[in-house]
Amino acid sequence: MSELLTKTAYQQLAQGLKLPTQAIVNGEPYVAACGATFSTSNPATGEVLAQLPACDAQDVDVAVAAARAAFDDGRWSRQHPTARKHVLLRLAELMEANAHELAVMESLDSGKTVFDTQTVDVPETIHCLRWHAEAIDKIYDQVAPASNQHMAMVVREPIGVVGLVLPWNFPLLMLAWKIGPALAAGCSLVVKPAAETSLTALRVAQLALEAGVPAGVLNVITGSGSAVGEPIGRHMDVDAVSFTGSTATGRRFLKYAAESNLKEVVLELGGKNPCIVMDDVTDLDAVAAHIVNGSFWNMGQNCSAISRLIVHKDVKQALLQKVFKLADAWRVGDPLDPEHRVGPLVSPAHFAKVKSFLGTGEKVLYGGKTSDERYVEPTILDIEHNGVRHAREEIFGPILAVLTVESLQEAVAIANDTEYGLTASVFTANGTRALRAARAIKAGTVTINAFGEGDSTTPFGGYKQSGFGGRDKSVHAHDQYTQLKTIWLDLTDNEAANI
Ligand SMILES: NC(=O)C1=CN([C@@H]2O[C@H](COP(=O)(O)OP(=O)(O)OC[C@H]3O[C@@H](n4cnc5c(N)ncnc54)[C@H](OP(=O)(O)O)[C@@H]3O)[C@@H](O)[C@H]2O)C=CC1
Ligand SMILES: CCCCCC/C=C/C(=O)O
Repeated sequence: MSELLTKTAYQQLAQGLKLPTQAIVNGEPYVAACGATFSTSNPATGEVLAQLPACDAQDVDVAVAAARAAFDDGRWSRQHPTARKHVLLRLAELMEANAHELAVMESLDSGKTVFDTQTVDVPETIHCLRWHAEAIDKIYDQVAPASNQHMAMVVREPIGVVGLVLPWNFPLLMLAWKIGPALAAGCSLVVKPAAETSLTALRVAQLALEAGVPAGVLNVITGSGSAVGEPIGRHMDVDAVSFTGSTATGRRFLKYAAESNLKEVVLELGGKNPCIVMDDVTDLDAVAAHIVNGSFWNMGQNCSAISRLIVHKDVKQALLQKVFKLADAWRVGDPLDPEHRVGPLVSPAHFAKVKSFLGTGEKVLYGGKTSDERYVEPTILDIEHNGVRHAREEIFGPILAVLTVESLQEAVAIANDTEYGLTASVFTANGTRALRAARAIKAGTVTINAFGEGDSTTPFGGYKQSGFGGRDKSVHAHDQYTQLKTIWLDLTDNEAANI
């Protein structure tokens, strides 16, 4: 499936797509009770793609009630884990059968290049669902140490009704990071995709019903953060919320929980991720390839993007020359052209935010131009010190800030001089220095001689203001959708005293 098609083939697929126009509640197409709609448009052209229900608090009530009924009657929550596994594997199969359609829909709705959606987003989404499906009937509960007169069991139970509030930068993949473990665990869900990018979540919900996920278990309601996200966060019958997005909005979910039912809150938030390159690196070509990919992939709209290159002065010029050369190959333009690696930013508002970091007096080493009020070309800026805005704020665009250092100690200090702590990378030929730096950097993921987020087996989440309450991915992701129950048995029995 990850073999790319031609631009013409993608354009034809785009023209023939049947786009969802309704939310899904209790297994049925659903329109907002108030009847309102909003439009979702193509970031590459501005063309309106579809009208979607502009749901609000009363629709959240309906969706939560459906999820609660489904959870309580056990139609999913009490199925054998192996039965849930088979349904989720069927969902993955259906997604695979519809992979080109999903890749094009994701590209049209978000501006992501079809190169990315087809080679990364869609296959990684399918893989993620399969991984959690396969894990769920291999996770054991525990028997705690106890006296001969007692037995102490520690069992996991699905947490209940879960609200999932999603971002626009990886609509399918963030959906999978959350519904994979949540459905595997047996929870019932109310999903709110970002208003800008709701189409693929709706399509996945349709496929989930076809795969056999019972009605009411996977509800997807569309609308804005204030109209749908906040009522989910404040709902008295939602047991947990898992959120990915900005630190500012994440903070609000803690407030919502505190002011409602103290629901569990898991937050996966922003980053200002450092990439340290020391003077002993031997393969500058490989380092440069990681930097270009880490900084510009998905137009830098990635919470784990490399956004601060902290490079040793003795290797800076040679490395940057290689980075520039590789970045030259990242063609900017129509995201449905598989030759293009950089598409438009997700929305005019986001374009304006990213553009505000350009033309501010910083020395432009590479790029720096914008076009059509939609596209920002890969850009590299020389930054004097870590105090400037470009080094402190999450830009979420294809703009890399370069800081120059003279030692690893200085590099680690700068890496840690941020309110964020999501990911970091360290490039050095010295294994001991690499591991010492990895230990010293306060971030949830540190990669050595590579850019990345690990894989399905590794937890993802942030230190400091990059995260709260849990992790996505890996078996640890199941923790946020389950709770532990102790079952204590008193085995004292006079008749059986001698056994
Ligand atoms: N960590 C990450 O992966 C992401 C980080 N960001 C960062 O955040 C910045 C702003 O992007 P933005 O899209 O506004 O991010 P938000 O964090 O505001 O949006 C993420 C999700 O939260 C929803 N939301 C927004 N406001 C509220 C609210 N008051 N209560 C409940 N839910 C809410 C949004 O809904 P809706 O959009 O439909 O209104 C969306 O579904 C970006 O420039 C980037 O720096 C953004 C996205 C992902
Ligand atoms: C193939 C792995 C993609 C990981 C993307 C991680 C981004 C998370 C985010 O921006 O929230």
